[in-house]
Amino acid sequence: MASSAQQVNKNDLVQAQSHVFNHICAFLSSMSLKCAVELGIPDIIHKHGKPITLIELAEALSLPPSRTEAVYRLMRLLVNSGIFATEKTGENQEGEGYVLTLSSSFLTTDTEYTLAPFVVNLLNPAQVKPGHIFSEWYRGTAPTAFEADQGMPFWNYLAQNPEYEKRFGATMAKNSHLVMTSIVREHKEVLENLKSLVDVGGGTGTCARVIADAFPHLKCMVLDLPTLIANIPGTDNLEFIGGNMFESIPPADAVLLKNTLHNWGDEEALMIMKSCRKAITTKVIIIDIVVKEGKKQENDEFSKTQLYFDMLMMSTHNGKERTEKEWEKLFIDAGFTHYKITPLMGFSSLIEVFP
Ligand SMILES: C[S@@+](CC[C@H](N)C(=O)[O-])C[C@H]1O[C@@H](n2cnc3c(N)ncnc32)[C@H](O)[C@@H]1O
Repeated sequence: MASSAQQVNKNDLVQAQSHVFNHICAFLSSMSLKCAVELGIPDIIHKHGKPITLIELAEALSLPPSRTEAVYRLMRLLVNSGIFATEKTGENQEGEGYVLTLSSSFLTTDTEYTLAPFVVNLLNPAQVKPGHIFSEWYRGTAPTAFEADQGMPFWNYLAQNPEYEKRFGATMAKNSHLVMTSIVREHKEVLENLKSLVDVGGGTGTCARVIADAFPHLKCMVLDLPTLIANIPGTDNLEFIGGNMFESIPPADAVLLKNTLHNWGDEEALMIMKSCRKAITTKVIIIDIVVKEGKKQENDEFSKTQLYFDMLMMSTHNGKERTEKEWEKLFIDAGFTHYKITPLMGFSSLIEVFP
């Protein structure tokens, strides 16, 4: 490690300076992404069906002509960061147009797994503002930066803002579809032989619906807050139950907890797992992150996502992403005897926990 700036190669020094500048400006990356999604740019490029030139894009956006240069600069940044790409276009390939990349295929609004609602929801002021008081929160005693800023816990805020609650539910639903469909295809043995399953904190039922469709003999239930699931119709093998998981969990062969425990600190997570232990006969199925142990983390996309989500859980919910050791302690303390972790594609894992 360098003892002073003078001893370091000048090239490394300016690289390091740029590294810091890029961290400082990372909010512009988030906000430019949000801007592109709100303007509908991914949908416009997708519908165009071939590389779209700047002029065509500006026309499709119906913005004042004076904004065309600003669109160019927005797209330049987002091409640089790999969200969009450019390709040659025109009869003689004389022009250049924008195309979607695999990343921006997650930003069109017409797929079951779109992240467009996630972009807009997570980057709304109520979620971003607490970031301004992180350091104040570290010095104080408020449970979360969100609560310090908004004066109430996140779930109360949702209950008081029905429009936002609806958008949050829709955001989670879209985000869950991809992982759940891949689980029923590639890990169906996890769900076979079960006769009943309750998805605790199951949101608007995306996961349970995918399971209920794939396993018609399986009786599925979704337990979530009454306001979130009010008026969602069930089916022959899917029932919505409005309730509070801290008060009671309906009995079933298995409980599914997808991205639910990470919303809670160890004390609450233990209460939930103890109630699950009483409710189930076979197992608890958890879909959540298992963070790598140790202080040094790999600098890959998946590790980064895990660590960003951990900060999000800490600042919004007083929750956490857990290492295997932390999961194990939670299971043993709640009275379970063993568990099996199956890493899923991406940054999540599937954990089966047995009594
Ligand atoms: C992060 S979301 C996960 C939703 C869903 N499992 C998924 O992965 O798409 C957490 C869910 O827990 C629900 N929740 C929060 N507190 C709850 C409580 N006390 N009882 C039941 N559900 C609760 C929220 O309404 C929300 O739908």
